[in-house]
Parts: sequence; C-alpha cells; structure tokens
Amino acid sequence: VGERRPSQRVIQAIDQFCRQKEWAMNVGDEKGMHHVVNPATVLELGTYCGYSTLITLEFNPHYAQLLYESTESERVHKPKRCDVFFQVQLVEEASGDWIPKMRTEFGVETFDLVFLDHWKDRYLPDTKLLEDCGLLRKGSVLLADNVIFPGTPEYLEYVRSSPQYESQYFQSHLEYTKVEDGLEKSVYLD
Ligand SMILES: O=C(NC/C=C/[C@H]1O[C@@H](n2cnc3c(NCCO)ncnc32)[C@H](O)[C@@H]1O)c1cc(-c2ccc(F)cc2)cc(O)c1O
Ligand SMILES: [Mg+2]
Repeated sequence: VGERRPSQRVIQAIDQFCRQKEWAMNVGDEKGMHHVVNPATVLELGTYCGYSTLITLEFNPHYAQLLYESTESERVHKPKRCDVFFQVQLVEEASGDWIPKMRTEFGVETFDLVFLDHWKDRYLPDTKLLEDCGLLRKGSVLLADNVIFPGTPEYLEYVRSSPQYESQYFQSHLEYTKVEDGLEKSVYLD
C-alpha cells in the first residue's frame, strides 16, 4: 500500500493522540468528510488545529499559527492578511467580516463546498451571509459538523425546512467517543 503523504501522517498522529492522550474537537477519523464530498473550491469555517484544511477561516492567532506549523507545504508568498500555501489559504479573520470579501480578495465566484465547524451559533448567520453574498450556486454543498452534539438546532431547522436545500444526515459519533453526532450535508438548489 502506498506510503502515507506527510499530511496523512499528521492526521494519523492527531487522531492517535486525541484517542489515547487528550480529546480535542477535530471532526475526527470516523465522521470524516472523504465519503461525503469531492469538491474543488472549499471554504472551511473554523480551522482549529488544521485537521481538515482547505481555504480556511480562523480568527484565533494561536490556532492559525498551528496550521502554519502543521502544513507541510512551503509558504508560497505572503499577501496582506493571509498566507498562501500550495493547498491552503488561511485567513486569520472572523467569518462574518471576511465572507463578504471572498470575491474581491480571493476571486472566488462560488464555493463547491463549505465545511461548517466553528462556533455552533454562527452556522445559521454565516449560511445566510453566504447566500446573501451570492457565494453559493446550484449544487453547492454545506457540510456541517456537530449537528447533534453539541448541536446546531436553529441551523438544522433552517436547512431541513428550506425549499432552497436538499438535506441529508450522516449519522456517526462525536470524535473519539461513543456519543451520537453526525454531519448534515445540505445541497443548495437555488
Ligand atoms: O465548539 C466546537 N467547535 C468550535 C470551533 C471553533 C474553532 O473555530 C474558530 N472560530 C470560531 N468562530 C469563528 C469565526 N466566526 C464566528 C465568530 O465571529 N470565524 C473564524 N474562526 C472562528 C475558533 O477559534 C476555533 O478554532 C466543537 C465542540 C465540540 C464539543 C464536544 C464535546 C463537548 F463536551 C463539548 C463540545 C465538538 C466539536 O466537533 C466542535 O467542533
Ligand atoms: Mg466539530
């Protein structure tokens, strides 16, 4: 079987540490995202330790620094306010401030996938902001972690009742535990 890429080795080490030494709020190896989506332009809300990185928004400088250290790519160049890596664009800002700037700052037309894993009470306002900024297109996928635990009731109610979304729940467990949790995959139909 092929040698694991450095980033896969980092992920494996994080999972082993969180299972054996100290729990942490990564989406984890069981819930994972690989079996649910296969996107091109991705926005992640809430980098935390950079377990699931792509274009990622993180407003805590401590966690942002962790990503710089854990991403095996070289730093390509340092435009203002963010670092660009071969695979990752990290923006050290709050989602509410920077979602409206995605088009002008990064030339993003629309996102194929948005992974929501930041403060749970921000899932719904940031989803409405993405809609209002025209950053979702027919077929864009919202993938939300923790819809059961800690839970995101207002968001879940919205995506499951709105005619603009086709929503599906992928049952799993809270990372590294036996507690029920899961991912909600919501396809934008507009
Ligand atoms: O709370 C959870 N995740 C939050 C992640 C936050 C990260 O994202 C960053 N962040 C937050 N809001 C924004 C923002 N915009 C919004 C603010 O402007 N813009 C940019 N970055 C943001 C933070 O700095 C952190 O790096 C969680 C909890 C449990 C849990 C399990 C077991 C328990 F018992 C309890 C809890 C399990 C999970 O999987 C979880 O994801
Ligand atoms: Mg989470």
